[in-house]
This record gives sequence, C-alpha cells and structure tokens, in this order.
Amino acid sequence: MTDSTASKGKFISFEGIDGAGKSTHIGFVAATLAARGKRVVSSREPGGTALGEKLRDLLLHEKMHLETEALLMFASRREHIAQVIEPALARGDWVISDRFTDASFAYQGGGRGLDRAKMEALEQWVHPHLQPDLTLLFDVPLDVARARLDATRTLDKFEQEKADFFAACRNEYLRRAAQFPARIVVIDSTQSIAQIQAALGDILDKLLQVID
Ligand SMILES: Nc1ncnc2c1ncn2[C@@H]1O[C@H](COP(=O)(O)OP(=O)(O)OP(=O)(O)O)[C@@H](O)[C@H]1O
Ligand SMILES: Cc1cn([C@H]2C[C@H](O)[C@@H](COP(=O)(O)O)O2)c(=O)[nH]c1=O
Repeated sequence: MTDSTASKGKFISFEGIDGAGKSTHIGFVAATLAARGKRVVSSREPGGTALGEKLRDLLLHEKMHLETEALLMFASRREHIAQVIEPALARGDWVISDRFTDASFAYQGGGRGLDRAKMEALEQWVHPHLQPDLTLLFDVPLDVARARLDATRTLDKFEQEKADFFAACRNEYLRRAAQFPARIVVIDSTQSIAQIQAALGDILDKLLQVID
C-alpha cells in the first residue's frame, strides 16, 4: 500500500505478459475514474519521463546483460517515481501505470532467471515505501497472447522471446498474485473486452467505495 502520510491519491498498476490485453483497458479505467471526479495521470514503464523513454528505447531494442537490464528498469522507475508518481499522488491525483515493479519480478526474475533477492534489494532501494494500491493482472494462456501480438505489430526484443520465457513470466506473475492477494487482482483476459470492462467497473466501484 502507498504510505498514507506521503500520498493522498491512489496508484493503480496494469500487468500481464505481452499481448495479454492490459493496454487496451487503460483508457477505460482512466475514463471511469475521471467520470467519478478523479484527476488521472496515465503513464508507463519503462518510460513515463523524458529520460525513461530514452531508457525504454534501449531496453526494448538493444541486447544487454541481464543485470544491466534489471538496473536500467529500476533506473527508469526511480525517475518515474520522482518526477511523475510521487508528485501526482501528493497532489491527490490518481496514477495509472502500464507496468511497475511486478514486471521486473516477472520478466527479469521469472523470464530471465535473475535471483529474486537481487530484485527485492532493488525494490527496497528504489521504492521502500511505495507500492500500488491496486494491481490489475491481465492473465491469458500463452497461445492467446501470441496470437494477439502476431496479429497487430512488429515485435520488440521482449515480444520476440519464446514460449518458455513467457511461461516463466506468467508463472511469476501468478506467484506474486498469490503472495499479495489484497493488492493484485487477476483478470481472466480471455474474456471479451466488454466482459473485462464490466469486471473492471466492479473492481473500481469497490475501490471507490472504500475511499469515498
Ligand atoms: N479481451 C480481448 N479480446 C480480444 N482481443 C483483445 C482483447 N484484449 C486486447 N485484445 C487485442 O489484443 C491486442 C494486444 O492488446 P494490448 O496491446 O492491450 O496488449 P498488452 O497486454 O498491452 O501488450 P503489450 O504489453 O505487449 O503492450 C490488441 O490488438 C487488442 O485489440
Ligand atoms: C516495467 C518492465 C517492463 N518490462 C518489459 C515488459 C514488456 O515486454 C516491455 C514493455 O512493453 P509494453 O508493451 O509497453 O508493456 O518491457 C520488463 O522486462 N521489466 C520491467 O520492469
């Protein structure tokens, strides 16, 4: 949970393996919150700042050592937290981030095999007192995600990975959902977009009821 003494807004992260469908729903969640009178800041990782977007370009297109990749993800995150997330929460705005630290555990940890303890050390260093209030984990079988990706785009470095990489990412996401059930809500992303939006509406209603 966010540190209530340091922040007044709420922080929602979107997660899932590439092609799970998370980005499709960010606009819907932002519009739902805005209709309920919340000021919303939408952002993404890696990225979200001028420097973070430069790091994103490197991360998504250049080969690099696994630990360099993990460190650059957290470098982008440090900048994102300092420049975007913390100021927005302090103003009372809601922050929606397309990925946050669960992605590092899933991709660099699960997918690439980086020791979880190293990731935990980076997390403690970079954001010891900040966690999303809610994480929406869009979960789909690998073949569904792959078919969605193949239908739509030129693949980046991560999206070109093989099925066993994404299986390990997905397992780590689901392991974390089991570890943090109060924060991470798993959404069956094989459902239609309309069904998912109905489920998201219910989740947001509950979150807003707790607050209002
Ligand atoms: N529930 C759904 N049913 C059918 N198609 C979907 C669904 N959700 C998303 N899609 C389609 O799948 C494709 C990938 O969706 P999207 O870009 O949201 O995935 P993503 O998880 O954000 O991927 P990435 O993390 O790689 O950006 C898009 O063409 C989108 O329209
Ligand atoms: C934050 C973060 C991201 N990644 C990977 C996951 C995706 O393949 C890309 C981001 O692309 P998206 O389509 O915009 O989601 O980066 C990662 O490996 N580790 C991270 O911490």
